[in-house]
Amino acid sequence: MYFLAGDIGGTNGHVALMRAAGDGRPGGIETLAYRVFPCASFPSLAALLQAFIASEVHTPVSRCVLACAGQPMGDEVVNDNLAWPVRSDVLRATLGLDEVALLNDFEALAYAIEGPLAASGRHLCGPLVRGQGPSLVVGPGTGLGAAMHVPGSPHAAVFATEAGQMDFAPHSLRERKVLAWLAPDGGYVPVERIVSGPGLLTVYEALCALDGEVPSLETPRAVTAAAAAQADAHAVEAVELFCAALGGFTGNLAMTTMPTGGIFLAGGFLSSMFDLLARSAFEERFLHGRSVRALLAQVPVWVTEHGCHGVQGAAHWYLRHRATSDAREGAHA
Ligand SMILES: Nc1ncnc2c1ncn2[C@@H]1O[C@H](COP(=O)(O)OP(=O)(O)OP(=O)(O)O)[C@@H](O)[C@H]1O
Repeated sequence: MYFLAGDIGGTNGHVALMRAAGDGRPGGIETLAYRVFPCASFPSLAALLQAFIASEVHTPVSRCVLACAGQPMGDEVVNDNLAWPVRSDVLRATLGLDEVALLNDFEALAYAIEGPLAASGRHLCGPLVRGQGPSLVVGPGTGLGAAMHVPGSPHAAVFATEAGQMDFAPHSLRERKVLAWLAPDGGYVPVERIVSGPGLLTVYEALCALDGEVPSLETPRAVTAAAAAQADAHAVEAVELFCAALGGFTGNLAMTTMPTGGIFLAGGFLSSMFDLLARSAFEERFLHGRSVRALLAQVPVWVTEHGCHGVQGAAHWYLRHRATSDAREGAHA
């Protein structure tokens, strides 16, 4: 069976043509074509998918699975970061497909833990070997995603989250000042306002404003580049604060899930700033302190390329989901 698999974020749309062979285990899914598109270049998700179909698909395809930033609710994906509204019923009608299945993008990445994702990362901290417990995928991109993978029989269980929408918990006095700059009258500041690509730029702008300077850098990429080159003191501090906040957030998730199976840091740009992350306060903030430190020190953390793991995880989820629905229908027949 041929089908389309997409990993659709706020900035990039990864799309693949897949073929299912055998029973749909990760090893039984073949990626026949794969491309990444900038979402902002297309007026709709249907137009983006049509561009892929026109250039890469030369065989009839009637099924599609889309891992999208946000949470599917009925036919719709609920998310503030996507470039356009995403509705499976509209996509089905516009593209003439029989089925468009939706899941969360980090849920898909968590399914990819059973594929090459788990073996492909660079070790950041903690033990070198994975334990038997749950695993997490966590990743800043346009937003901040996270999902949990719990091993089990006959299948692991995967849990999507909206952890990036949790309240930002400042640690240092400087972080408290950034928080106050973001919300001068108090109120809700989700952690993804700080721990994401746009968040990194926001932190840089906040630090400049707190020191009475006019920001000169205009994109998150320019901030990490200036920090790597030690060319701008506020960029260096912004990256340091970003990495520390990512460490604190990831440690908070680890305290609630005890992921001795490991944490895989993903997202579109983290692997490109690995050296900055490795030199930062990430690990110190991840470990927190007091008695929990000894527990969190048992958790291995890797940084992985986001790449095509999202579409592969989405394909894996889709085939398992279809097998389960087919078995249920068979039992009721
Ligand atoms: N080298 C870099 N340093 C810092 N930020 C970067 C870098 N490259 C890209 N970004 C920022 O990362 C964000 C895009 O992240 P990503 O590539 O993960 O996109 P996405 O998959 O669409 O995101 P999401 O899944 O969170 O919606 C943009 O805000 C972009 O400006």
